[in-house]
Amino acid sequence: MTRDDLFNINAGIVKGLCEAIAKHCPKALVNMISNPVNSTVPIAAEIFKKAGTYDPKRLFGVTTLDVVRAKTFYAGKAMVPVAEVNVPVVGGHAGITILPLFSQATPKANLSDEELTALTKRTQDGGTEVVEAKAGKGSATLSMAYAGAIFADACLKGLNGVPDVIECSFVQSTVTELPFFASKVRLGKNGVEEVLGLGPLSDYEKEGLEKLKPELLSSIEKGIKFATQ
Ligand SMILES: NC(=O)C1=CN([C@@H]2O[C@H](COP(=O)(O)OP(=O)(O)OC[C@H]3O[C@@H](n4cnc5c(N)ncnc54)[C@H](O)[C@@H]3O)[C@@H](O)[C@H]2O)C=CC1
Ligand SMILES: O=C([O-])CC(=O)C(=O)O
Repeated sequence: MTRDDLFNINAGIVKGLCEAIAKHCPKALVNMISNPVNSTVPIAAEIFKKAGTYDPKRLFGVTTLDVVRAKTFYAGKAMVPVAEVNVPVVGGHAGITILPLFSQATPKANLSDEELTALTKRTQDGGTEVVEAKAGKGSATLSMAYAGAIFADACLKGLNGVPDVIECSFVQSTVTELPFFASKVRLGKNGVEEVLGLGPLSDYEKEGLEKLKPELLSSIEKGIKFATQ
């Protein structure tokens, strides 16, 4: 089962939950974990728009697990402590739409193009690997909980005025021509303080960025269509 196969079940669940959020806690920061995130975030935006409560600063697709995976796999290859690693992951949260920017990874490591390609693929397929291994018994439950906790904690730090809280997230965006996109986001008292740009990309990452756009756009449009029809 892919994240997209989950659309038929989860789109309706997300719609119902978002209608309830709009009614009962319209000012909440919404951290959307339910898949396919590339579609469920646009669904949520449309439901909130219908209810007159949409605030793009308060709606987040949780892509932290992609960052956790990118950091873990990079640390293993670069032989550096994972706690010291930083890797931005941009795009979306499914397959090739997940684009880890290993060219910006710190600490720097001298990895070959083949190694970087393998790390990218491993990060993109990490979720599917777990779903297939669990064979119908769910997904990456514990690592998702870990990633969700990191992101929720970052949102709370932002709300509490801690400066320079930055996490990657799938949000309404003008970083590319797509209406939603994951990139680094500065979190603050109102949710999104600033959506940060992509920074310099390697040729491989530039290629990955162009390749992911049609798939990501189609998932976004599928969500919007579901919520507006
Ligand atoms: N954004 C991310 O990084 C990740 C997202 N996910 C997504 O998180 C979601 C949950 O994954 P798992 O915990 O592995 O699935 P699961 O199948 O183990 O748990 C789903 C839970 O939702 C409950 N549920 C079903 N219908 C409901 C409804 N109408 N209202 C409220 N609750 C309902 C079920 O009873 C069950 O306890 C999935 O959409 C999965 O694809 C999973 C891993 C990572
Ligand atoms: O692939 C899935 O359905 C679960 C998921 O999002 C992940 O583990 O990243």
